[in-house]
Amino acid sequence: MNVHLPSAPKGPARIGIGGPVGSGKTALIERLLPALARRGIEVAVITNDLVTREDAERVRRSGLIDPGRVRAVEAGACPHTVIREDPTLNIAAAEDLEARYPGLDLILLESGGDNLASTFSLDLVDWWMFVIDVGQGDDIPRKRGPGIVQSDLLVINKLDLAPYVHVNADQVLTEAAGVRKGRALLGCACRPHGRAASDQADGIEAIIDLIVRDVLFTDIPAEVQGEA
Ligand SMILES: Nc1nc2c(ncn2[C@@H]2O[C@H](COP(=O)(O)OP(=O)(O)OP(=O)(O)O)[C@@H](O)[C@H]2O)c(=O)[nH]1
Repeated sequence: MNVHLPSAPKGPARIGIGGPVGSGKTALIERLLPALARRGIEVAVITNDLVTREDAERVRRSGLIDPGRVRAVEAGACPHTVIREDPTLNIAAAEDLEARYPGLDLILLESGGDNLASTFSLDLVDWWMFVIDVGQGDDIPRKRGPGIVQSDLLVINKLDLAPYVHVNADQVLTEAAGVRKGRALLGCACRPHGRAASDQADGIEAIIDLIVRDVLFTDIPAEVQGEA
């Protein structure tokens, strides 16, 4: 399906997914793919690694997406370089996917793991999320940084681990909300494959609801879409 408003630019929306090493960016993509497919949303994925193609190979092997719809970009430098300073390689990968798969609704661009200051160029993405997790400590939101403060959505992942790392998840979410000043914030648990509770209970559906509302605009009433 092509789900954009009539006035929106043609082509799929591009969503950036950034965050520290190991926060669960690839795990989130692995949870989003089947849930997006169930809603009829056509997706492709671009992964960024430092000097390997490991994340792309993992997503290709997952069986969750046609492997042809997954592209790897090797940053060869600090990950933010190729999503912010010079996103040429990622733009080329996105354009290649768009040409090859004309029915795409979304391209998910996963950054390599980076620090709290990483952000995406808006020449590359339309909207971006930043993924942190409770295992990194309950003070991460308080440390702020552009990724935490400026992203369109802050995701706090691994909520299932909170009791085991002695983190009060409610307190982390409350403090993050204070730092975000009204910007979107969601908690989730992208548990390793096979151990998921449900997309609803794990917070995956809430992330997709937000994407549908803020990126794909498909929950806008038909009469409003007609005016756009
Ligand atoms: N318990 C639990 N484990 C998780 C969750 N999300 C991810 N993991 C695990 O955390 C580890 C890192 O997850 P990845 O998805 O590889 O993280 P990443 O952010 O893509 O990592 P880099 O690409 O290396 O930056 C893996 O062992 C995952 O199985 C979660 O919500 N709960």
